[in-house]
Amino acid sequence: MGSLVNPTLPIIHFSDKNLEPGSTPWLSTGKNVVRALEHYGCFIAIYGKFSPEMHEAIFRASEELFDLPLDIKVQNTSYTPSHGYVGQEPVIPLYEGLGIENATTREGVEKFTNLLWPSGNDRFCETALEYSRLVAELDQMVMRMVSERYGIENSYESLLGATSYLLRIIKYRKPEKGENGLGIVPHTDKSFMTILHQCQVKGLEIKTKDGEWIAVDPSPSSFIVMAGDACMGWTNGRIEPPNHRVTIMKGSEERYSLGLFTFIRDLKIQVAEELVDDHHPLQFRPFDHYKFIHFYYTEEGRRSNCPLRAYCGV
Ligand SMILES: O=C(O)CCC(=O)C(=O)O
Ligand SMILES: [Fe+2]
Repeated sequence: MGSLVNPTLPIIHFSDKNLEPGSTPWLSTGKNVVRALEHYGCFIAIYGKFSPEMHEAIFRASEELFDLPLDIKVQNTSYTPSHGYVGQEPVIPLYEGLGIENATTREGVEKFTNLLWPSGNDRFCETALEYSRLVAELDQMVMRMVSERYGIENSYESLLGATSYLLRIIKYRKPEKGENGLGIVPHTDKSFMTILHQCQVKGLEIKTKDGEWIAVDPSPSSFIVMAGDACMGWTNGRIEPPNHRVTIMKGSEERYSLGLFTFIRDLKIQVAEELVDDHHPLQFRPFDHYKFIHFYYTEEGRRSNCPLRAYCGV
């Protein structure tokens, strides 16, 4: 049997020329974005606005963060499950992550910084804020394109006003002798959208609808834009969140990655009515995003094949 070329995810460029809303490149980029999201639930974005210096700075900041003592890091708590410090979990022993809530606001990042560095750390604070804002811009461009293609701009405008951003900074230590390299178990994100960025060390794998796992190579200007469960609830199932996992190769270095996750606060997410017709019957009742997350962390939510359908499926 002849070997096939390694499958890859669609790669979409976001450079200056296609960032102008309404321009021809904007429109064709939007078409590719929706096609990729409907087919894979994700794509690779090459983001021209993101400089190699920013890439370096955010990973240096990440190293500094994880070098703090454990008793400091565990103070990063949250009312929402898995939004604060997660580490030393028996199922995923390599994984350690911290979460900055409201990461695109100075208030949010300062609160996090002052908790971990009571005497301050301006460089960390500025870097995390700048990173979150830059990546949030990419998220908003993508979602604007999606809403234009579907003709649901108004629905998106109201969600945008209720969007909050969580920046998770993640580290996977090297597997020790006898340990397998499982960094994070296969899952779909509970977010609305997620944008991931990897540093040097590969490990992220995404499952296609055909059941094939695709490895995503890191690069300083590339991001993985990925739908979360809540996006499926908004698009009436047109965009489905992809399963993904992290596998750390034996002998590889420690792996750092970042995820900017969007969540919708204080506003029920409902299927845009333009996406419901005879061929596309309504699939989800309006739902509160944070209540859905709490449901996911119950026995029933954990056991379910599709927690969103279990929670608010029609
Ligand atoms: O580390 C990565 O590349 C992926 C992390 C991830 O999937 C998550 O935090 O939900
Ligand atoms: Fe994930």
